[in-house]
Amino acid sequence: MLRVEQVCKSYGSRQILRSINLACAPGAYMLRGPNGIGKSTLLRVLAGVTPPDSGAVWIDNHALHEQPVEAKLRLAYAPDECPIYPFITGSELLAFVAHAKRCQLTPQVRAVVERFGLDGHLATRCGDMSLGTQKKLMLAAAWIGDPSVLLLDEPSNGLDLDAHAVLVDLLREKSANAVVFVSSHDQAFAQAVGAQVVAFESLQADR
Ligand SMILES: Nc1ncnc2c1ncn2[C@@H]1O[C@H](COP(=O)(O)OP(=O)(O)OP(=O)(O)O)[C@@H](O)[C@H]1O
Repeated sequence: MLRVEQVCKSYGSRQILRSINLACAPGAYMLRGPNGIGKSTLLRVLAGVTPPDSGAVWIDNHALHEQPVEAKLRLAYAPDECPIYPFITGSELLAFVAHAKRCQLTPQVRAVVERFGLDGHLATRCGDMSLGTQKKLMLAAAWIGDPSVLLLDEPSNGLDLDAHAVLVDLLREKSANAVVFVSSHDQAFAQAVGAQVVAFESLQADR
């Protein structure tokens, strides 16, 4: 469902990703490693946001470099920061993502919105939302299009206790039939989700 072969990425003279290989069947995975080692870089490459220098990524057997649209329709990516247009409302953001994913907002997505307690915020401009509310909106948007691969960078950051518990339940449910690949420093969160820990260093060719 998620396959990575020989992925390399450098910034200037510094090689961050060294021949990364990875194959994930449906389930929850927590990418762990020290600050600055390259976890976010790897997630950006897996999401097709940052092109690798070499190597390839497959999402549901669609190679990101050969069939980027087909591959991206099957994945969802939520970065740690919230790159949301400040002038659109919560509803408009969800509609925008659904349009980009060529799908409708299903009852399942509306249930995720409701479980995060977002219904009362949908008419609010994103720029007027708190950071935690923006984060919940962005996470809820990751359910749009029923992706087979979810790439979430520090998803529990900034969430209150209720939202944290909702996220744990949602990820447990989603990981039954999708790859949930999460970067996090939060060991308790990974345990609650039932995630398999993946040490970043173990993926590097020269370990
Ligand atoms: N666009 C970029 N240009 C140059 N260097 C970058 C760029 N993006 C990231 N880096 C560098 O690559 C290294 C890995 O960064 P990355 O954000 O992937 O680490 P991380 O493991 O996610 O860290 P953290 O746990 O702190 O979030 C860092 O040294 C960072 O400064």
